[in-house]
Amino acid sequence: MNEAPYVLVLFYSRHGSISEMAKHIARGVNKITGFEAKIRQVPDVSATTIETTPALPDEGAPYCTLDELANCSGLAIGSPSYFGSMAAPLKHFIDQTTTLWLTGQLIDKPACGFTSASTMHGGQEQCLHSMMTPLIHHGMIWAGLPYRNKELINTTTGGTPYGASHLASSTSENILSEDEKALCEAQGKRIAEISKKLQT
Ligand SMILES: Cc1cc2nc3c(=O)[nH]c(=O)nc-3n(C[C@H](O)[C@H](O)[C@H](O)COP(=O)(O)O)c2cc1C
Repeated sequence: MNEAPYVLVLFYSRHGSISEMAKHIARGVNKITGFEAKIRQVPDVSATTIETTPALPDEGAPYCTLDELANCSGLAIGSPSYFGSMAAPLKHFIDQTTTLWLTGQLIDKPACGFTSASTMHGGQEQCLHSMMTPLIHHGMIWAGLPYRNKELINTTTGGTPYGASHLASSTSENILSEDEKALCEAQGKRIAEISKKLQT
């Protein structure tokens, strides 16, 4: 039986804010009839050596397989901003996708990004760009957030035209602002809508 078309919501999150954003993005994806969100995370990496991880994480979404990436109709990819770039575990996962690149399995599929950082100008936009770069090498089509989403103009927290973002703080306990939630949902909805249009 063929699986229903899905948008892969793929992320790394150490303290939970990206994981929280992923849920709102998935909510947006699931609003588009005939499409569903598949939420997956990537495992952490060891600082000193190659370490094997259990097949299932202790908590949260299952770990993503390369097949799940290859078979998606669209991709939403999320990482905390670490020094203005994506976090190493996500980059490590992407660096294992050479077979998909060689066989062109992601060509012409839409992709978008989401990120979180703990300071207002702490590298959110750079981090989104860092995720966009390898996906463009894969032939994917980057879909940001258009300014018809009024929250982009009014937000005093996160939100960029390059992709959804969250302004985290040490006391926020991963609580997204209403603008951030709306933009995550809009991002998920848009990537599913574009995936659907590209399938017909
Ligand atoms: C190694 C490391 C580097 C970070 N670099 C930045 C940074 O450059 N700018 C910033 O604003 N926050 C930075 N942060 C904070 C995280 O981006 C922020 O706490 C984010 O919300 C974490 O996401 P998570 O809760 O999904 O793990 C850094 C955190 C770590 C652990």
